[in-house]
Amino acid sequence: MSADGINLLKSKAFDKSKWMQLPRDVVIGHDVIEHLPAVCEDLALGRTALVITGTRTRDVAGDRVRALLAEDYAVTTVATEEISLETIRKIEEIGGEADFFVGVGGGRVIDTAKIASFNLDRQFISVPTAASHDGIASSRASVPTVEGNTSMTAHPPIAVVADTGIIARAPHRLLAAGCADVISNYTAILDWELSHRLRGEPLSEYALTLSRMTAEILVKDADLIRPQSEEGAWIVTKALVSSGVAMSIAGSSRPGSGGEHKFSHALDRLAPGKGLHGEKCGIGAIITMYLHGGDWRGIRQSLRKIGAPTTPAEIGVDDETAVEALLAAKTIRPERFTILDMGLTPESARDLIKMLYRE
Ligand SMILES: NC(=O)C1=CN([C@@H]2O[C@H](COP(=O)(O)OP(=O)(O)OC[C@H]3O[C@@H](n4cnc5c(N)ncnc54)[C@H](O)[C@@H]3O)[C@@H](O)[C@H]2O)C=CC1
Ligand SMILES: O=C(CO)COP(=O)(O)O
Ligand SMILES: [Zn+2]
Repeated sequence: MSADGINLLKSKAFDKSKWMQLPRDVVIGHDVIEHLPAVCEDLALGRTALVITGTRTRDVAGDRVRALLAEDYAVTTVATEEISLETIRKIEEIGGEADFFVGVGGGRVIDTAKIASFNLDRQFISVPTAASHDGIASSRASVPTVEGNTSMTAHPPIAVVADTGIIARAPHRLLAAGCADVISNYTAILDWELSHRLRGEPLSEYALTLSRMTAEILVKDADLIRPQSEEGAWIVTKALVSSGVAMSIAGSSRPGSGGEHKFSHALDRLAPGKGLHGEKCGIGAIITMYLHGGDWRGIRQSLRKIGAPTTPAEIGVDDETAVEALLAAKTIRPERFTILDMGLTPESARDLIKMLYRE
């Protein structure tokens, strides 16, 4: 090898290494829940399963999953609606003997299954009952702690089994929230680029481009995303998987979570139980797109088109609380630099919330 070649190999670029984990099987479509036993068989995960589901989603799909698996596996089911370090610890106790986990429900159930299985070094299968969040296939788990919402390192599901028949029958509000979570990729990326320019934070161009492209395709197909439409469920579910893969490539939630997510997490604390995760992120994205000098009306128009809320009032949050959340955003994960960490004042925060109601 030439001296130039050796120098090149010794250069910093070649010192880099990266470990990306991605799902192995992704099965999306009508009635695919019936294929779950075949997926488990294909992956040879063992004979004992712990099914984690929600108190509501148990009827929707949890019981069906249990029945399907019970033919060939020893199955234990646990139902939980909340996610906390305490719940995760309890699930780990219950699941200590299980060979693999199956999470059947919304984002909180899937994140609970994801982190508990990761802590126990077992595989898990993601069975979303709604296309409401992009954690369906991601390697991160979002867990509320006393310091605020924490994005924890976990692993991606070994398989995703997303039945578009089930997802299409879920309330449209959940689907619209999933769209808003993906639309907020636009601003998450702008924040990432800002942090790269201002703070030297490393960027992953592949993750960034995949994340933006996912939002663009979703917006292009917005007319097809209608209540109870299985085609709409299919489009959104694919986008959520793609967005989750972008996070796995980046090894962080950066491609899908910027200032708009910090605003959403601040609201989780200041107005608990009001609005869905994606709904809050969508509202936050209008604000941060405005601050970035981008097409905030375009973001708002896309959210309206798919039926997602665009003002705090629509999710039952009063404007003063929304102002407080904007100001508190910088206290959530301060290491994640975004446009909301740049010195917002109470006056400017008030103006930003007022702007949301402008025609
Ligand atoms: N790990 C990651 O990368 C990500 C994690 N998240 C997390 O996911 C959570 C948000 O997920 P969501 O699904 O919005 O919230 P969620 O899990 O609270 O679900 C919202 C509600 O929808 C109900 N639901 C689900 N499927 C249903 C169906 N088919 N029919 C009727 N009701 C149904 C649930 O029971 C729940 O009451 C947050 O904790 C957020 O931080 C969000 C994005 C990415
Ligand atoms: O919600 C997410 C991406 O949509 C995950 O982001 P967080 O890291 O903010 O929890
Ligand atoms: Zn999100």
